[in-house]
Parts: sequence; structure tokens; C-alpha cells
Amino acid sequence: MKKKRIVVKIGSSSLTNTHGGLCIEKLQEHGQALARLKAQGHEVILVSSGAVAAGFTDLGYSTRPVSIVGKQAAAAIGQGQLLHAYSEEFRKHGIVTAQLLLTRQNLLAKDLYQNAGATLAELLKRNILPIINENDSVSVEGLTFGDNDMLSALVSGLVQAQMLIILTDINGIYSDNPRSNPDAERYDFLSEIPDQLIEETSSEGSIVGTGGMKSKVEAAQTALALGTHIFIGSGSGPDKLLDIVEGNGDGTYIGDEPQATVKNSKQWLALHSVAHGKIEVDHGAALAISQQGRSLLPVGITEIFGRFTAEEVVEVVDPAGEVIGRGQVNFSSEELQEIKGLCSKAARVITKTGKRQVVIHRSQWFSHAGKGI
Ligand SMILES: Nc1ncnc2c1ncn2[C@@H]1O[C@H](COP(=O)(O)OP(=O)(O)O)[C@@H](O)[C@H]1O
Ligand SMILES: N[C@@H](CCC(=O)OP(=O)(O)O)C(=O)O
Repeated sequence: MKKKRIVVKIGSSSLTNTHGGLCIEKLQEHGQALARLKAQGHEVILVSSGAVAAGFTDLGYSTRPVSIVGKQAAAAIGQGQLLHAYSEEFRKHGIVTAQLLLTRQNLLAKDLYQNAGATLAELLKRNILPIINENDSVSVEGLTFGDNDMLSALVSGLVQAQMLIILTDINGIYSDNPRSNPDAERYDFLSEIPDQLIEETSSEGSIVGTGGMKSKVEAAQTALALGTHIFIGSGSGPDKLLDIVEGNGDGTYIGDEPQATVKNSKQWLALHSVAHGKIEVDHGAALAISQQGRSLLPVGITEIFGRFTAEEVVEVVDPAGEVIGRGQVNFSSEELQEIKGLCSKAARVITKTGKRQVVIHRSQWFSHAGKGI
């Protein structure tokens, strides 16, 4: 079988006992299955929830906290316990683990995003098992990944994984929540995730999970657009992950193989970067950059909004004010005010630089007309 790079996401619902606390037996079963996957030569990255579940009892709560501060404090206790349990389990299989705790802020700046990717690449090269979770204890509300489903999709893109396996307590995506509607039918295969499916899918989840099936479907849409093939479902026993990879999993498979992957620089622009201003362009420029793969030149620019420096990211809008994409600019907003609408030769005289008067190079551009991310 072809060796793959696989991200496995394990949700709280697959790691906890009936009281919502961490269930070591379940964790050990996942450990065995992950070890078998690695033993077959696949490169594996684990995105694991469970920090809040593992920590809330020692914090003094009788049930999983609902307040942000309660969850953050529980995760501060539980993350260490979770990693300790994983390390002990993987040690039995001769596997060394590494921990990465990420926040959204860690990926906003391009160099930090690239560093996270480089660290993961080095760990995989040396056959280490990276275990990733959101850094819940210091995450800021409104600037979180939302849930580990989306985090696992973003990690899949970052490492250019061929497959994302989302393990949960239900065997796939159903037409309705099967816990409340016994007539709901399972989708065995979906070639794509239309927006309508996301809208229709419930965010009702288990008592310990975040986001229910809705967040998994949303994550699957993102992962698919980044070129990853997805499985959402459940399984049991040490061979469950191998069965899933071989196409015999109990759940929903999403996307055909093989997928075209999206370059990391484009992923960063589309999913992580912060826009510092806006550039309005005329019809010709809008067409050139969004449909014809050209770079943006000063001549097509009609207006500049906001203040930004060279290298920062801006949104580009068409004459109707519709955002058509975003890119990293080679000039500051002040410089662009001077050269907007000018041909490159005239712009060069004003900026007094010998460099090519490209405002956004096509390699630093992400078009909304392209993939649905
Ligand atoms: N359309 C649906 N198909 C399948 N499960 C659904 C659907 N809508 C809601 N759910 C619920 O989503 C739950 C899984 O989500 P969640 O508890 O967040 O899991 P996890 O902890 O693994 O992230 C299931 O137990 C199920 O009750
Ligand atoms: N980061 C949190 C879990 C967040 C989350 O998305 O949970 P889940 O929906 O169970 O995957 C934790 O470790 O408890």
C-alpha cells in the first residue's frame, strides 16, 4: 500500500468516560491503532482533544466547566496529564511523542506559520509522533480555532497531508442528528461538501464535544479545498485506523483521491493572514488577477483604503466593492497613493526604485475565485 501522510483527530467524545473524565482504556486503544498505522510506514500526526476532560476533576469541578476561565484552567491541568498518558502508551510501542500547542495567533504571522510547518516536518522526518492541541489555557476568545476539527483541517493543509481521519463517537455524517432522528440516513461517501450541507448539519454534540457534526463538516470542507481526503467516523480495535486507510472504515469518506494540494504560501494568505487595508482595482485588473493569473500593476489601481506597509496583506476589491482576493503588497499605502493608475514606467520615476513595479506578485496572491477556502 502507498505510504501516506495522515492526520488523525481524536475528539473528546472518543476519549472520555460517562462522567466526562479522561478514559485511559480508550486512549490506549487509540494508541495501539496509531502505532499500527505508523508501523505500516505511514507518517502520522495526532490532533487530540481531551485536555479539559482530563483536568476538570482535579480543578474541583464535578462536571465539565462551561465558563471560559473554567475550561482554560481545566486544560492547564489536563493537557499535562493527557500528554503523560499518551507518552506512556506510545513508549510501549517504541514511539517517541512531541507536543505542539497552537493558538490562532501563532499562525497569523507568515514566519510563525512557516516555523510551525518546519517543526512538524523535522519531527516527521525523525519518525516522531507530533501530538497537537489548541493551547486552550492562553487562547483568547474570538481568536481561537473554534474547535479541534478546524485545527486538524488546518494542520492537514500545513503538512500537505493526503488524508485526515476525524474519529468521533458516531459512525459518520447523517442527514440529521441520528440521536434525535432515528430515520436519519448516513452518507457513505461525499465527493464534496456543499455550503448547504454545513447549514443543515446540527452543532449539537455529545456532552463533552465542541461543535457537534457541524464543525466536522466545516472542517472537512476546508481540508478538501486544501487537497486532503477525509474520513469522519468511528471504529474499534487496534486495526481500526488501518481499516479506515484501506477504505473499510465505519463512517463517511469525503473527496476523491488524489487531490491537488494548495501551496503553503497560498494557504497562509487564505486562512491565516490579517488584512491591513484595501486596494480597489478597475475591471481590467480584476479580470487579470482573478481569472488570468497575472500580477497586479499600479495602472489597474483606482483607490487605496487604510494604512499599510510594504509586505503586509491587503484585500483587493473590484469596482463594485466585492472582495476578489487578498495578497502581500510590495509598496506601502503612501507609495501606492502616489503611483495608483500610472503605467509602470511612470511609477518607476516616482518611486525612484529600479525594481519592477508589481504591486502584488501572482505568487503572493490568493484569489477568491479559485478554491472554496
Ligand atoms: N447530522 C449528524 N450526523 C452525525 N452526528 C451528528 C449530526 N448532527 C449532530 N450530530 C452529533 O455530533 C456528535 C459528535 O460531535 P462531538 O460531540 O462534538 O464530537 P467530538 O468530541 O468527537 O468532536 C454525535 O455524537 C452526534 O450526536
Ligand atoms: N482543546 C479542547 C477540545 C476542543 C474540541 O474541539 O473538542 P472536540 O470537539 O471534542 O474535538 C480540549 O483539549 O479539551
